[in-house]
Amino acid sequence: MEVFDYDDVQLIPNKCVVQSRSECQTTCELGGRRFKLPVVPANMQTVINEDLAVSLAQHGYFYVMHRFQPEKRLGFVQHMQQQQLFASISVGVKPAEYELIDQLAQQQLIPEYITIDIAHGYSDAVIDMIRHIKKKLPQSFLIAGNVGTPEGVRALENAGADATKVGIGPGKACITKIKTGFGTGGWQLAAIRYCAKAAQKPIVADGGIRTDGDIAKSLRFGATLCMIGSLFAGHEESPGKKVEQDGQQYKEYFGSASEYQKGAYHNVEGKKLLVPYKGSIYNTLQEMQEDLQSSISYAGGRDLRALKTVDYVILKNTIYNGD
Ligand SMILES: NC(=O)C1=CN([C@@H]2O[C@H](COP(=O)(O)OP(=O)(O)OC[C@H]3O[C@@H](n4cnc5c(N)ncnc54)[C@H](OP(=O)(O)O)[C@@H]3O)[C@@H](O)[C@H]2O)C=CC1
Ligand SMILES: Nc1nc2c(ncn2[C@@H]2O[C@H](COP(=O)(O)O)[C@@H](O)[C@H]2O)c(=O)[nH]1
Repeated sequence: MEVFDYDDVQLIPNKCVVQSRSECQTTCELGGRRFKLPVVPANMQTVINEDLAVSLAQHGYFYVMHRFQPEKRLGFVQHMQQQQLFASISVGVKPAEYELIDQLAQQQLIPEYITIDIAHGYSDAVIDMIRHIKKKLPQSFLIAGNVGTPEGVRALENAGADATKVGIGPGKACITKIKTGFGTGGWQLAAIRYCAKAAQKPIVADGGIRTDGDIAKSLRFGATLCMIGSLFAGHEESPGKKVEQDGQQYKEYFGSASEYQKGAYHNVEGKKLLVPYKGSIYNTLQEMQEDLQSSISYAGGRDLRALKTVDYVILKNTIYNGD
């Protein structure tokens, strides 16, 4: 298998078929809904909260609410659906999560999207939870992860997942690679390609996106959607704490497996960092849209499909295998 990451690859332009980049469509379909962009802010406590979830849904963007205030999820689904907005929640795999699914089913509160959010998703724990959700809430569109191999993708799809999330350790707040020696950190783009070849259903590329061009590259190598943390954590609407250092403004961004999230230093695989403050998230989303429209025009098309087949070169290889 060829290993490479986002920085190692450049896409090759085709003849342009539009008069203006504004003609290029960046919308993507997932679970029967169409969204403005193939990106979603990560389901992390410093990236998304209820207010931002409402606002993103109202503005036509996909969102996934985090699972770190577990007791609020039932009310959250109710709140979203009362406003005629889609509900998209995260769950884990512990016994209390089974109770939540049972309660939602009993009350006929059916989230339009559920994401199983676990570090090591190629596991019986996730397969059992997929089966439980599909039995109790069959109408919910179910994203399951995270995995990093084709075998993982197939196992979760075969259990009933409607999409799988790929990425073990490429995140900016991640220290999994250092702490465990495992993961797709450093070769996330190749892992997307490797997993997408095996997938029958959509793939979510999770972690490692550092520039808007990386979104186009993810789609080229088989992703339907990109989950992004650090690039979305620095906004006015982001829930992380705003801090000032040496006259510059920042926002706190911490890993979901960090001691800041867990409240204790056990099984820590995440860290805290500061990301530059960037104003409104909607300016960033607008810039992402414009950049992706440009990507589509370079691909020689009018919509995201054009990106899926463009040629590419591997410029260099940043993976030295320990040399
Ligand atoms: N994408 C990524 O690379 C990573 C993401 N994360 C994020 O951190 C958060 C916490 O994740 P997670 O710890 O899975 O969630 P939980 O703390 O909810 O743990 C879920 C269950 O899986 C078990 N578990 C966790 N890691 C492993 C493992 N490596 N092997 C076997 N069992 C395991 C836990 O038990 P026990 O704790 O007792 O082992 C627990 O029973 C999530 O939001 C996740 O997305 C974390 C690390 C990597
Ligand atoms: N290994 C860890 N990964 C984590 C942790 N918290 C979140 N994440 C993953 O990172 C992405 C976001 O990545 P980014 O590069 O866009 O910042 C997120 O969606 C999770 O999959 C963690 O504590 N450890």
